[in-house]
Amino acid sequence: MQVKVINQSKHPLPAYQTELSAGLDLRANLETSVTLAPLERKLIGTGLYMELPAGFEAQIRPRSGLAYKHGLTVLNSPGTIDADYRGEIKVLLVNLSQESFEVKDGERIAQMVVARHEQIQWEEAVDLSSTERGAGGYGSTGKS
Ligand SMILES: O=c1ccn([C@H]2C[C@H](O)[C@@H](COP(=O)(O)OP(=O)(O)OP(=O)(O)O)O2)c(=O)[nH]1
Ligand SMILES: [Mg+2]
Repeated sequence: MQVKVINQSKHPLPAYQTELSAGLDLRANLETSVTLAPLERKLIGTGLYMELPAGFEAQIRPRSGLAYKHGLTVLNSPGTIDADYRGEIKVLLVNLSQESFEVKDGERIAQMVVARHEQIQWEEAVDLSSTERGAGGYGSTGKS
């Protein structure tokens, strides 16, 4: 599927790193490095603007390597990019480690997965069909 994009960053367009990757790695587009102190959050620009087709969204997700090695994650994970959004794609990073982390220009800080989604119409009702699960949740299964 082709997706219109404007690349105002200094970096190449995000790419799939392997043949069947689901996510495109997003690079920080910075004038100077940004430091995230422990528990600090910052919105990091990518310099990318895109036009997704109707019925698609993009999800901004953490990279597991950064999360594991440095406690760096996407605070609003998965971030949602709406198909009608025309602003810059940004990544809301948070540092959950006890050490400061320096985000450098061009660093791959998150990944973006494009996915189909539905928009629904509500059908208001007074009751719902009964199921074995019913209202059970939060660890309800497997108890005798
Ligand atoms: O990680 C993110 C999340 C969102 N956005 C952009 C695209 C999205 O379409 C828009 C709005 O996002 P969201 O709906 O999550 O934010 P909101 O707090 O509900 O703001 P709004 O009232 O503008 O919808 O912000 C990003 O660039 N990165
Ligand atoms: Mg919103």
